[in-house]
Formats: sequence, structure tokens, C-alpha cells
Amino acid sequence: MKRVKVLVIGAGVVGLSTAVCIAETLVCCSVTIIAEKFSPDTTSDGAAGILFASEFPDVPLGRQQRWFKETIDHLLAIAHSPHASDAGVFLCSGCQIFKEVPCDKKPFWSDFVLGFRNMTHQEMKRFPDHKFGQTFTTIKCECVRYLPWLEKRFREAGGQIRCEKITGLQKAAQMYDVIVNCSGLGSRLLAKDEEVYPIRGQILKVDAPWLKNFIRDGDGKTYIYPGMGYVTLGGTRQADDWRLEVDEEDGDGIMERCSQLEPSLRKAQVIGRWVGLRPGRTNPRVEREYLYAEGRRVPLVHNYGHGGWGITLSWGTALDALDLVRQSLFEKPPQARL
Ligand SMILES: Cc1cc2nc3c(=O)[nH]c(=O)nc-3n(C[C@H](O)[C@H](O)[C@H](O)COP(=O)(O)OP(=O)(O)OC[C@H]3O[C@@H](n4cnc5c(N)ncnc54)[C@H](O)[C@@H]3O)c2cc1C
Ligand SMILES: O=C([O-])CC(=O)C(=O)O
Repeated sequence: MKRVKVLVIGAGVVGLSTAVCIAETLVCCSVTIIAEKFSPDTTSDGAAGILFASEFPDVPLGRQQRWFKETIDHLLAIAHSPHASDAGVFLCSGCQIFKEVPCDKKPFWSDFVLGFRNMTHQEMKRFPDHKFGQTFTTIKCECVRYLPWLEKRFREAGGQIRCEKITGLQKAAQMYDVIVNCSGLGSRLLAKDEEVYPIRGQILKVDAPWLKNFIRDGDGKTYIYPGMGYVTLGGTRQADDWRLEVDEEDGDGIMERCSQLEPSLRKAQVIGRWVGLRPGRTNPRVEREYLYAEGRRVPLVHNYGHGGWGITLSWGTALDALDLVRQSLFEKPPQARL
């Protein structure tokens, strides 16, 4: 039987997760990933990789909860398996603290992380400028390890990989039966979607092996995330800023804010600086449309625009994209319905 040719565009965390889901589930498909950049050069590679999220305004809450739960359950299983260190996936405990008590004291994902609770008065004494805090255990997923691990899994499922920039979806539709667009910020040009915009994020990597627990300020601007090889200090969220160069002032600001929360950081050595552009969008786009090429109707499934939460929602949105591909395969073409 002729196999269905599926093209996945993008090799960041969203593209690789989606490609693995399709290649491992739909045996009637031959899946190819084409991307301009691969690990360690994608945005996903530099992200702290903490599983955490703020709410998107127009996606039904139930759907966002499912995306979060499916991702954390998938990663918890890896964290508890012999693959944890190869895949760079592990448990991470810490707190999120707030200068003002938030209206919504329980985030939508509080039941999916482990041991979520409000901090006690005693615990809050450490943060005199903050009034309220939450402590929990979540997952940290380090993409510098996780992406090559997913890539290997994809190849083992028979997937093929090519490094190339796609300049037009229409041209790709002439060669494939289904296209899945996971090109992140690249969708601004590729899918002509002006709703996608860069949200610049700068971080510092420091050597501070004595730090074991994360601290995140609820304003989303300051965070300290201990990892396997270094501690990530953040951050910045600069909308519509395309600069990929490190900004010294941003770096100094990050170090100062983080040291106020964790004074021992003043003695830590900076071992790296990194800037990435988050694929900002009011809501992620996980939906299907069609392209028409040489008299054929080619399904085009989009999965991009995850903003600052691409790792957190990667497996859940990949499963939705898989469902959209599966539906396209089993639907009759429109002329056959007459
Ligand atoms: C400082 C910082 C910290 C972050 N921390 C976290 C965190 O702790 N937790 C979290 O969940 N998220 C975090 N994020 C957000 C996360 O990095 C993104 O949401 C995620 O990486 C998006 O993944 P993606 O696969 O959509 O995009 P990308 O990783 O950018 O991958 C896009 C892929 O598409 C390819 N592509 C684009 N255009 C084309 C084209 N025309 N042809 C071929 N290929 C193309 C690229 O080459 C690449 O392979 C952080 C981001 C930043 C900047
Ligand atoms: O906000 C955080 O905790 C980390 C993150 O996702 C980002 O910087 O995009």
C-alpha cells in the first residue's frame, strides 16, 4: 500500500514532539521533518524548560489543562525511567512568590504538578518584599538533551530528517500529502500570520551548584532555575524586539534582581549569556486548513505560537496536531461526498 507522505516543518520542541507522535502512531505514514535549524540552535534549546504556564485568553481552559496535563504526564514518565538523564528531564522543586496577593491563588495547572500548596508565614520570611507564595514540584526539561533524544526516537520510528529552509507552503504541498507547520516564529513569514511576533528573552547561565530549588517571581520577569549543568537566571520579556545580541544592561538587571531574591548569587560566576525570541501570539494556533495544489486538496495542520510556554505545552499540542492529521487521513475528499 502507498504510504501517506507527511511533512513536519520545524525541529524545535513543538516540531519534534509532533513528528514523534505522528511517526509512532500512524504507521501508514512516512514522516519527514524539514527545518532550517536543529538542536542546539533552536529557540527551544536555550529555554529554561520549566513546566509552568500562564493562561491564554481565548483557548478554552479545559483544552489548556489537557495540554499541560498531557505534557507533564509524558515527561514525568520519562523522569521516572532510565532515560531521564539522556533526555534531560527531571523533577524540580521550588516556589513562585508574589509582591501582591494574586486574585487567582490557584493556577489552572495546580492539580497536575506535585504537592502544590501555599507557602507558610515562616517560609515567606525569606522574601520580605513578597506577600504570598506557592510551592510545588514540577518538571524541568532541558532541550539541549531532550531534542536530540526525541530526534533519535523519531529516526527509530522510521522518520527522515532534512535541513532546509522552506520558502513556500504551496510548493511543499506539491510533494507531500499532509503538511504540519511547527515553524514557531517562522510562521510569521511562512504562514503569512502577522499575529505571530517575537518576545525577546535574555538569560544568564551561572555556575552555582549549591542551588537546588527554583524561585520565580510571579511578575514573570525574574527567575532562578537550577539545572543539570548550570543555573538559568532570567529574564526579559520584550515584545516586538528582534535583537538576538546580548544586551549588557539586560544582563546586569537580571543579575541584580536574581541576587535580591537569592543573595548567594552575588558570588556566582557567569558562564554564559543567551537570547531567544519566543513565538508570541495571543493564543497558540493548533488547527487545520487546506492548501490546493495541482488539483489536490492538501491538509495543512498548524501547531505554533506557544509564546513562553512551548515546552510546557509541547506534548499536549502535539497530540492535538496528531488528531488533526488522523482526521484528515480518514476523511473522504469533498468531491467523493457528492
Ligand atoms: C529566555 C527564554 C526562556 C524560556 N523558558 C521557557 C520555559 O521555562 N518553559 C517553557 O515552556 N518555555 C520556555 N520558553 C519558550 C520556548 O522556548 C518556546 O515556546 C518554544 O521553544 C517554541 O518552540 P517551537 O518548536 O515552536 O519553536 P522553535 O524552537 O523556535 O523552533 C522552530 C523551528 O522551525 C524552524 N523553521 C522556522 N521557519 C522555517 C522555515 N521557513 N523553513 C524551515 N524551518 C523553519 C526553525 O528552524 C526551528 O527548527 C522560553 C523562551 C525563552 C526565549
Ligand atoms: O517565565 C518563566 O518562568 C520561564 C519562561 O517560560 C520564559 O522565560 O519564557
